[in-house]
This record gives sequence, C-alpha cells and structure tokens, in this order.
Amino acid sequence: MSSGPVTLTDRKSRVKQQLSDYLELTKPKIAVLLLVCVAIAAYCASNGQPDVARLIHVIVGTALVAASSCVWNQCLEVHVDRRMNRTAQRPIPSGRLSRYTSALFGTLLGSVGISYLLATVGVVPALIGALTWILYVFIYTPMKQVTPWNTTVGAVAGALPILMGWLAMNPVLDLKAVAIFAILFFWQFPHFMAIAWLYREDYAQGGMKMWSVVDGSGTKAGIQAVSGAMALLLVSVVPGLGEAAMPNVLYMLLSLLGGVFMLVASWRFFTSRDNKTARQLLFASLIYLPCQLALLVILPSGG
Ligand code: HEM
Ligand SMILES: CC(C)=CCC/C(C)=C/CC/C(C)=C/COP(=O)(O)OP(=O)(O)O
Repeated sequence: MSSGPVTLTDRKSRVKQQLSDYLELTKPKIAVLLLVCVAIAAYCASNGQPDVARLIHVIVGTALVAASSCVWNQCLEVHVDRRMNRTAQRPIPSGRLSRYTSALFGTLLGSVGISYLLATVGVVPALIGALTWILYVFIYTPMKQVTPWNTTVGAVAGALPILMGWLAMNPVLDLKAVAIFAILFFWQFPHFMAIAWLYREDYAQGGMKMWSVVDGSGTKAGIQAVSGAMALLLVSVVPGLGEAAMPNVLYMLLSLLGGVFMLVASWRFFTSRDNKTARQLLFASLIYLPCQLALLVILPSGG
C-alpha cells in the first residue's frame, strides 16, 4: 500500500465519501416518497390551498425526524446488517462510520427536527413525530427479530407521517384524513411482502422473523400481500366520496382501477410465489403510490 503524502484530492474525496455515507444513513430514497405523502396529506387538509410556509415547515421537520429515525435504526441493527448481503455495505457495518458518531448525528437530526416542528407547526405534529420515531426505532426495529407481526407495527410507523402533514394544516381529522392514512398503511403490505420474499435468505441469515422466513412456502407472505391490496382497494376509493354527498366519480373509478392493478400483482405473487412475480409486485407498488397520490391532487373531491 502506498503511504505517500495526503494530497488535497485525497482529502476532498474522503470528505465526499463521508458526506455520502451520512446521507446514506438517512435512507434518502424512502424519505423522498414519504415526504411526497406528507406534502399531499397537507395539501388535501387545506383543501388545495395550503399556507406554503407551513407546508415547507412540515416537510422539513418531518424530513429531519424521519432521517434521524433511519440513522438510529441502523445504529441498533449493525450486528444484523453485517450478516445480510443487502445491508452489509452500509456505512456502519462496513466500518466507514462509527456507531457512536452516527448515533450523535441521528440525535442531532432528531432534536433539531422535533424543535423545528414545535416552533413552526405546533405541538401535535411534533408529538406524532416523536411517537413515530419511538415506534420505528425502539419497537419496530427490535421486533423484527421476534415476530413477523413486526411489519404491521412498521406499517403504522410508515403511515403516521400522513397525520403529521394533515394536522400541521388542519386540527380536525376527517374521513379523508383517515382514508389517506389507511392508503399508506395498507400499501405497505404488498410493498414489503414482495421485498420480504426477494430477500428471504438475507432475512433468515440476519435472524429476522419476516413472514417469508417463518413460512418458507410464501403462503403467509402472499396472504398478507393480497389482504393488504384488498383493503387498499377499498380505502383508496373513500377520499372520492366527498363530505357533502358530492362524490368524485372519476377519482373513484381510477382508484378502483389502481386497486385492481395492485390486487392482480399481489394475487400473481400469492399464486406463483417466485422472484419474478415478487419483483413485479415491488415495481407495481412503487408505480401505484405516486399515481394514487397524484389522483388525490388532480381530482379532489367536493365537500
Ligand atoms: C413496513 C414498512 C416498510 C418496510 C419494511 C420497507 C422496506 C423496504 C426495503 C427493505 C426496501 C429496499 C428494497 C431493495 O433494496 O431492493 C424498500 C424500498 C423502498 N421503499 Fe419501503 N418499506 C416500508 C415502507 C415504506 C414507506 C412507508 C415508504 C414511503 C412512503 C417506502 C418507500 C420505499 C421506496 C421508494 C423504495 C425504493 C427505493 C430503494 O430501493 O431503496 N417504503 N422498502
Ligand atoms: C417521522 C418519522 C420518525 C418517520 C419515520 C418513518 C419511517 C422511516 C418509516 C419507514 C417504514 C419502514 C418500516 C421502513 C423499513 O425499515 P427497515 O428497518 O425494515 O429497513 P432496512 O431493513 O432497509 O433497514
């Protein structure tokens, strides 16, 4: 190994690597879609006329708290992530970042995030942010090693940010708010059962009790995916009902179509239980959600 002088280029590339490692700790790809969900919940809560400053505040605050939870999740899972191919190269298990500095980074993000939410959008979204953080980090994360029902708890943590977005704009949770929460909650079952199947060997190696691990035939994962998709189909139609009996028929029809798309993809996975249909289901889930969210914005219900 060469041990010449450390050049400016070396130093620059080391700083660049560190920055990208810290960013990776925050799971930015999941965060982007999650923040789009928060923004749309906030938009719907203000009947399409959001206070733009508040909208930005709730997105920034949620981003900080969610990032913090993802950092802490990885601090607590180093021993498991090291054993799984998908996660072994993450910054902490690979040794590029220490667990200690990562935990400090996560704590800083979380403290700034909660304070920011408190100062800008109020105590209720801040409290839900703190509750979601605890649910994800201290309940869901250790539960993955104990019972396959962990996904149900993870799905609550994944959907709670919807209520942060809504309540930042509107103190009242109506049927539409509950329906948007339910859309994100149920969407996660087909989304994750496809992933749980694709990475079942990894999860088994890491000692994670996913449905695809405790039942290697895939039947239970398939049932979870299909049940989630059926519930998703039903709840996705609800925001089109409108408050004053002014249903948005086009919204409801298109939502029904999207729901059938997810149900067919889930059913194909359930009946085949192979990597091809699992990959198609994961892909379908990542196409479906942005489209369903777009419908909420483009075709708002009257009321
Ligand atoms: C029970 C809840 C959830 C679990 C266990 C879960 C797990 C995962 C995992 C392990 C991946 C990586 C798949 C891969 O490496 O191929 C993934 C991908 C993804 N998830 Fe989820 N997820 C959940 C909920 C959510 C939520 C609430 C969102 C956002 C609204 C989301 C958005 C995404 C996106 C955009 C990707 C693709 C980006 C990537 O490849 O990293 N997920 N999910
Ligand atoms: C406001 C706030 C605190 C929001 C947090 C919301 C959040 C990050 C939800 C993620 C949902 C989820 C269970 C993802 C999978 O994590 P995983 O640990 O199973 O994924 P991994 O195996 O890739 O680490």
